[in-house]
Amino acid sequence: MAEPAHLQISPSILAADFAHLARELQAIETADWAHVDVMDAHFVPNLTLGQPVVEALAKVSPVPLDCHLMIDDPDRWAPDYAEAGASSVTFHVEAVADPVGTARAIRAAGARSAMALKPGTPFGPYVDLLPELDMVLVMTVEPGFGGQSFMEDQLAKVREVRAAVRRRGGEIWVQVDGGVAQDTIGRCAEAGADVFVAGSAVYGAENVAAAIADLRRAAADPSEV
Ligand SMILES: O=C(CO)[C@H](O)[C@H](O)COP(=O)(O)O
Ligand SMILES: [Fe+2]
Repeated sequence: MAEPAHLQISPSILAADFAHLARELQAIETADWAHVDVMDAHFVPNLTLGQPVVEALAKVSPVPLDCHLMIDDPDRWAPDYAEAGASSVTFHVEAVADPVGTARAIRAAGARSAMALKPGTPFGPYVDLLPELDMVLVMTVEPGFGGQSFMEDQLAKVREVRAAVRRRGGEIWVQVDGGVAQDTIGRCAEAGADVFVAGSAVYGAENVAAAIADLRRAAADPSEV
């Protein structure tokens, strides 16, 4: 079984109450990150929020912001999200023109750089980008909406990314996003993921703090659930 160095929970505020985001961020103070889904109605058929909102959230969030950019032309916009206060900025490889330049610009702006892969995008062609990255996001649903079913077939890609990271050395996190919940998180951890995005499984729970603790437990010891 894969043994990632640390297991981190990044609740997605896509499933939070958008009318009370400051309060919703306080509710996840025991998490490691707050996952912020930025959608532009072009790269994905949904529209959420942009830099001004990220800047406002960064000022009140008790945990660092993990910005997942589902937008066209991340080359132009990604560094601005780091400057707005995001501690991690993820661009989609399907949308980026210059992944090396964009990853370097994110780092230069003070954030961790990450690359996301849609379910239909193979990892193989991008393995040489690893030295430019702090994290690889393997999408376990089609990006665009929360509340979708976990795509089991993406676990093979998680294993492939984890194996490549091991081979090359260096500390690069492997994130999964989409349908991650109590019944799926263990298999993600076993495959080698170490950062877990969960929207509905956290904000849909009656007790948000308990949901985060349960996810942490299930990720650390899949045999318990
Ligand atoms: O990037 C996303 C969708 O594109 C969201 O982060 C993701 O779907 C989280 O929601 P859930 O845990 O409810 O599936
Ligand atoms: Fe996301």
